Amino acid sequence: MWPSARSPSSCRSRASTTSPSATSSSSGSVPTGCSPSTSRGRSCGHPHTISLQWKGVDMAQLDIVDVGHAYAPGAEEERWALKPLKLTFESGRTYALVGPSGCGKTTLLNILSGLVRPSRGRVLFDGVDVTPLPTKARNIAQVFQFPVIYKSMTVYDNLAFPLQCRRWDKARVDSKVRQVAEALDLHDRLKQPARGLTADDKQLISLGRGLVRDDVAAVLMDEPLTVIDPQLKHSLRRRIREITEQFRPTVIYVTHDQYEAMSFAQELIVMKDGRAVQQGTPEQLFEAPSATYVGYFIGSPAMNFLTVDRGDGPFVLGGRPLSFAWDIPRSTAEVQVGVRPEYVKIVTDPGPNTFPGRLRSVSDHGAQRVLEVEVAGQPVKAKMPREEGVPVGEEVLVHLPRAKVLPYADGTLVLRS
Ligand SMILES: Nc1ncnc2c1ncn2[C@@H]1O[C@H](COP(=O)(O)OP(=O)(O)OP(=O)(O)O)[C@@H](O)[C@H]1O
Repeated sequence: MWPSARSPSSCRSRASTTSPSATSSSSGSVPTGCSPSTSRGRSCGHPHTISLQWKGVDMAQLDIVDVGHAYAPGAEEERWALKPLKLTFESGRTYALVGPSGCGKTTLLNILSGLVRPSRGRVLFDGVDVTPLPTKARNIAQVFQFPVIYKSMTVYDNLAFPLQCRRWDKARVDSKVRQVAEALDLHDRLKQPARGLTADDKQLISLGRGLVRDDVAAVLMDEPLTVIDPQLKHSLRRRIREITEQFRPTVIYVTHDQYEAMSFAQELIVMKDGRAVQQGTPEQLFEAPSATYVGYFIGSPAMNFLTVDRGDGPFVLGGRPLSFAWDIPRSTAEVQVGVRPEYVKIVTDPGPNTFPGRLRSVSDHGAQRVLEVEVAGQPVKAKMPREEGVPVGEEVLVHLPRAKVLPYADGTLVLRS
């Protein structure tokens, strides 16, 4: 049963009504793990024993070690939804799992939460192996795509409920609820019944309930802004960011939206076909994508990749030399240079790494313009401030700054020698 269907009569009944196992995997409830009352020996209604509790009481480091998953038993590894991988989520940091639909983001999140038992590998919370533990025993908070709240309760009671279940004293509950409500801009609606709120505000409450507890191992969020009005997404992203900076939970956030991920998380993990292609800060992913895939996925417009030739001397683009010396094996089938549109310059004077091009289109991006130029038969985009104006005529010179051009051998970044 959905928790919004009725008010829970007690913390215990809530625990049973919000069981994730009773719901579909990614559209559901707010399972928050067993309360501390369980570890004190009181029944929480769950089938596992006290020795099967993860007893951490603070944000934890989460490690996945050689974890892989196949939904179809016996499938060859290449077809697994998640190929075996190793990742560390440090305590108190915010991470975003990003990638296109079907790349394995939710599978990985569900393995961390315990909704999916991996076919292989171990999940560690602060070094403790929690792989066999069900969701309820992992002491995590989850926020899903759709808001899950107790409609008949006030906003205040919805936020307070996870804390009351953990037998926090009244003054401590009150202080934490007001702190979280303030951060989420819900403070003037605390007395309102949740029933009449908009979907956005309901999702704010879901987020607040995920963030209100500071005794969880981690907060896991699966596309929490899906139902939010596009106009409000920006401010909500900012608020989530502010609140995570304030309370410093370990957050793992799933999204297919690179902009959402870049503006929210301290680190991103870019996924493709069940693999983590690159993990890094937004800056690292922007400045040095480890693969052309990441360069295409992160950034707007995507990174430019130009195929270059090599003779006996330097690499050439359209017959003109590039002033780079890269140690790239001869066996490489395709060598490309990657450069962000933000770093491509339209210049008036010829010089090193400057190539003749033909202006194909100009598009407006608010305060910036994107010029598409054809260089040696390949498209190159240049993103520039509006005030720089547009070149007159079709013939232009395109400069690729040495420090910003990266070499890729068969799709993978080659580190400079
Ligand atoms: N319960 C399931 N049974 C069988 N296959 C599944 C199941 N859940 C996911 N898959 C498959 O596993 C792969 C990874 O799916 P997953 O939902 O983890 O990807 P995702 O990146 O989260 O995608 P989306 O953004 O669309 O949710 C996909 O090929 C998907 O079809």
